[in-house]
Amino acid sequence: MSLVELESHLSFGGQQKRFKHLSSTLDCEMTFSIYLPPNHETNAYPILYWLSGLTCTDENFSTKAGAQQCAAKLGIILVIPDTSPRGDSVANDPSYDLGQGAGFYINATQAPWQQHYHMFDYISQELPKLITQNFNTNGKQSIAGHSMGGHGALMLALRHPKTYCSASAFAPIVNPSQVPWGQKAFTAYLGKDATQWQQYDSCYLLQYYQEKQFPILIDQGTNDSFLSEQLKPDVLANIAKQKKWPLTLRLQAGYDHSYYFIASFIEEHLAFHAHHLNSEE
Ligand SMILES: N[C@@H](CCC(=O)N[C@@H](CS)C(=O)NCC(=O)O)C(=O)O
Repeated sequence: MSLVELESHLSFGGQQKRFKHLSSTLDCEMTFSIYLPPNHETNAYPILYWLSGLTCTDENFSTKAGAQQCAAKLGIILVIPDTSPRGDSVANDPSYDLGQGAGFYINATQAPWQQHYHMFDYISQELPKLITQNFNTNGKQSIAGHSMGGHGALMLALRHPKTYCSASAFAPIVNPSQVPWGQKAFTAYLGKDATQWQQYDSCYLLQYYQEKQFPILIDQGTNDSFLSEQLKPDVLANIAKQKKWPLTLRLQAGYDHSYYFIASFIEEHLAFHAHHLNSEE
């Protein structure tokens, strides 16, 4: 599958690039951003996938999080996909939390969404194949994200044991089947039968997970206006505690839901992932 380069910028000695390609999984043209550390042509580096939140494209993280300097130092490739299928012929909704910009990283089964909304398969199958075919990588990968993308990162890691060395999230929607954002999206994409939602709910998945554990880091700002209604990270942290899971939940006093919060702690997330990506296990 061929990639068309849209942008290329030198950044901290590496390359910040943007590509478009035709996605067979999503049945539309997609864009993603990628940061390639210095000497990426000769050194095979591991990958960190970053999944963004509601309303975002692949550009919010690359322009606002300030992750490039640290990724350059640590030798991590950042892959930043879009948050949904896109285009005039792709189903959409006027609200910010459904349709384009709100794909929720699931495979939709309901009309009018089921033709294009297969972000689960895109992120876990098509995109990794595309990245390893086109870039020099060492085959190791981890996953991180924000809000809806935090849900995506944790859920995808729990659904694919041994695929990701570590997972981390900023202000994730950990229990989407129990909160308004998730209930709205899952009803539209998956239908009213809530048993179909469980396969995409990190709290449910962690509760019943039997495979090899992997480390999870979550940062949550205490001044986040979505914290008590939509996010509730303590629900996941309590399940992790019961299961003796290596999950660290850090409540960051005074921080909100924005990229200012993400930029404040992204270096620590990259160091967390670098440690696990580079360990021998
Ligand atoms: N008012 C917000 C509501 C949605 C929101 O907070 N989106 C978060 C993710 S859940 C975001 O990352 N927005 C884009 C940004 O801050 O660059 C917006 O329109 O962006």
